[in-house]
Amino acid sequence: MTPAIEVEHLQCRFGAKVIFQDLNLRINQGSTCALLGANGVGKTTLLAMLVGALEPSAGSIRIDGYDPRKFAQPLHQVGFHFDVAALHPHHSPRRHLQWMATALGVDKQRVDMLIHHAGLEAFAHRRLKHCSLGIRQRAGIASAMLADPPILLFDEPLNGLDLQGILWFRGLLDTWRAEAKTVVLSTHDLPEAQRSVDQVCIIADKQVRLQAGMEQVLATFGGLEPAMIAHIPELAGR
Ligand SMILES: Nc1ncnc2c1ncn2[C@@H]1O[C@H](COP(=O)(O)OP(=O)(O)OP(=O)(O)O)[C@@H](O)[C@H]1O
Repeated sequence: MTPAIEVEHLQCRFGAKVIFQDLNLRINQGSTCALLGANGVGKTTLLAMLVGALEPSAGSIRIDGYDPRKFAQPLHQVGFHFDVAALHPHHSPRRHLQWMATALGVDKQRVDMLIHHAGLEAFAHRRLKHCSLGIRQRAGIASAMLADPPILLFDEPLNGLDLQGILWFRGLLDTWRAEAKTVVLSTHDLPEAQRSVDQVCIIADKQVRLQAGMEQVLATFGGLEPAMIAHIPELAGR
């Protein structure tokens, strides 16, 4: 089966600064995968490359076998929410979702459904700049779901979510897994990742240092924290 995401020999440089050197990653359809690694290791950069927003310096990225920069309807293929700063501060959650729905050719009823599903009714008409981080996260996560894409990418989606929001996102992951959608999320919340995803990818030293199923990681290392300590040179001996 064609992998949902295949990254081969990826290099990324910003000027003289090398972020990735020969990074390889393969995520099968239906997997939920946590991208883990130290601050500044390149998780956000990798996610941006997966949606074609950043150009690799070398190497290839394939999404369902295709170059993501060439998708005719990219948000129908890959939904993503990376940064609440990308949401227009003067739009309300509803206006933001309606605006995106129009651009994507998505039925307005789906906006209503997502507003309800994300628990945004009470905030639907409040400007995003006056909403809390957790509410903006919910709006961003909901916007990634608008076109019901088979692949979803998130950058630290749990940041700012309250317990209700965390339970909502956990439920989404269960639903997406049941629907065989592929999900990749970066996070520093190791306990939540350990309970919510089935694949782990640890990035360190410009490469993927470990990619494995959660069951295998738990059987080998006993938890995500010891797995991180074993694969991140800066953490050695802690
Ligand atoms: N446009 C850019 N120009 C130069 N350097 C950049 C650019 N974008 C990112 N970087 C650098 O690339 C590195 C990786 O950043 P990135 O945000 O991807 O890390 P991260 O793993 O997501 O970090 P965190 O866990 O702190 O969110 C950092 O050193 C960052 O400063």
